[in-house]
Amino acid sequence: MTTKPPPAANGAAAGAGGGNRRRGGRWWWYAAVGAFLVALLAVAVSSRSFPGIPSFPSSSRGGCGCPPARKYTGMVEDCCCEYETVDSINEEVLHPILQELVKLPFFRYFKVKLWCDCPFWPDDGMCQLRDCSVCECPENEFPEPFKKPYSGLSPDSMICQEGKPQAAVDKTLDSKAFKGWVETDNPWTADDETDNNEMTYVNLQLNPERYTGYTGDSARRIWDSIYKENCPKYPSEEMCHEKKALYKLISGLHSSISVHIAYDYLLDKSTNSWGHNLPLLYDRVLKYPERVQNLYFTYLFVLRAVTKAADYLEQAEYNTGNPEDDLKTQSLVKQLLYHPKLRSACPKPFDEAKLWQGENGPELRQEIQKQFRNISAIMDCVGCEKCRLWGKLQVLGLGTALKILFSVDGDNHLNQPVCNSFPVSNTLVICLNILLGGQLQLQRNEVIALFNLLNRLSESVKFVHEKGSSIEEVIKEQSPPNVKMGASKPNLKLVLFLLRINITLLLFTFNL
Ligand SMILES: Cc1cc2nc3c(=O)[nH]c(=O)nc-3n(C[C@H](O)[C@H](O)[C@H](O)COP(=O)(O)OP(=O)(O)OC[C@H]3O[C@@H](n4cnc5c(N)ncnc54)[C@H](O)[C@@H]3O)c2cc1C
Repeated sequence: MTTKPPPAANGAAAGAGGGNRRRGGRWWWYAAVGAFLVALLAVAVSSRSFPGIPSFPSSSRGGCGCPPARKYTGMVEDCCCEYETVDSINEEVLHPILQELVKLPFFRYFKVKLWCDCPFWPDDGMCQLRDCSVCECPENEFPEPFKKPYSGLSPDSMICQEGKPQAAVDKTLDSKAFKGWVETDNPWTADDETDNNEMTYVNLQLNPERYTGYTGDSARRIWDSIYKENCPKYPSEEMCHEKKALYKLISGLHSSISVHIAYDYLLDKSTNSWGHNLPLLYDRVLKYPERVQNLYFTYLFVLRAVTKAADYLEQAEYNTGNPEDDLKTQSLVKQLLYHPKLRSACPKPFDEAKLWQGENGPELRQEIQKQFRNISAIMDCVGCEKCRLWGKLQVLGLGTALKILFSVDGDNHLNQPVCNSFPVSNTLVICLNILLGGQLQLQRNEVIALFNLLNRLSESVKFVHEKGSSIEEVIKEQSPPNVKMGASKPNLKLVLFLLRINITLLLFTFNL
């Protein structure tokens, strides 16, 4: 007689035998699923790819998987200087000197025509803050020498001698680069700077570039018109260097304006408290590496113009009627121009000789010059006074840099066809340059704009460098209503969820 094992024992035996086999199978299954989830977890943790935040190339990651301390390395595109060098010369040399320089009377007062009708469309500007109006200087405030007519050559006394033997350049005539401030038009800009009647002086220190509340359709229309009609974003590598350079200059300036809005922002209207708006900095600039790159490009371009004009700027008269201030200005300008660190670390920040080399160089230059003049004219359409002031100043600064790099020195840019094709006033500038030995002639206001622009760019580079290298901190400081950072939460949730499943599986597998 065979006795059946009791069901319980049978069950137990079966449980012991078959169960062992089944648990063995499950063990492998759990292990496989566990390994898969661990791998997923590792990927999730290591990438932490928050949408919208540029991920760092693996080669530049720190060994611990932390974000690298620096995001931008190597040569600034189309320039001759590295990001690290730019940051160090900016912080050690340029930024401190420029900060002092722009506070001195010579660089503090800017002549500007603020009341111009927009030549392109009816003025529809709206500013949200009262703060966006500009305080003009009373007559007795700005320097006395600024009120007098220039001592330099008047353009009216110059007759274009082009095509005649006497137009030949004699560089031995006068080795002095600076011959007094002149009143000549800039071929790159639209404003007639010689029209003193409509000009007013503004104390830039009293009108800082910062958040004004100027936004919406009016602001958008200006930027759209600039980008779409006058300096389209280069669609591919096929675009020529020159057009690409124009786009980058404007984009770099746009980045700098956004950085200043973020740097000095009205955080709380009710208490009138101002401070940094890091989410805005991230959203408008840091999030787009190209915008940061263009900022560095514009900075180096303007720096190159300043150093190229070193002889002229060194000899220029920084006369405001206060000898102490004027000596200080002269000395700081020299320190900036000939600082050994700048000269050795970044001797030629940008190589302008590479441009206009093709056979259609002169035509291309005319086309780009016309586009830039248009951009300069669009500044009259900026519907907020303070933004218009800084827009005009910075575009004049860029126009001055373009004039220094491309309109003088005779290095293949002063050829006759170009001279002939300019409008009368611009022909005069070119001819003036030829008569003056191909030497540079600048207006006082152009030099003021040039240095103030360089200072603005230098401030932007510094702020971006400080905040860009601690991008994690920026992300943490972002407040949810302002920035679409919700994407980071699901990611963290996913990590926690996977972790919980893994732990449960392990506990279950080992019967703990
Ligand atoms: C000349 C000028 C000066 C201004 N000055 C001030 C000021 O001092 N204070 C102030 O509060 N506001 C100022 N504004 C307004 C300010 O620039 C913005 O237009 C406004 O804050 C609205 O910003 P936004 O987010 O709509 O984008 P915007 O900055 O208006 O940008 C419009 C579009 O341009 C593109 N874009 C943005 N940045 C770049 C870039 N760096 N390179 C390429 N493309 C880009 C993007 O597609 C973006 O959507 C100024 C505007 C102009 C035209």
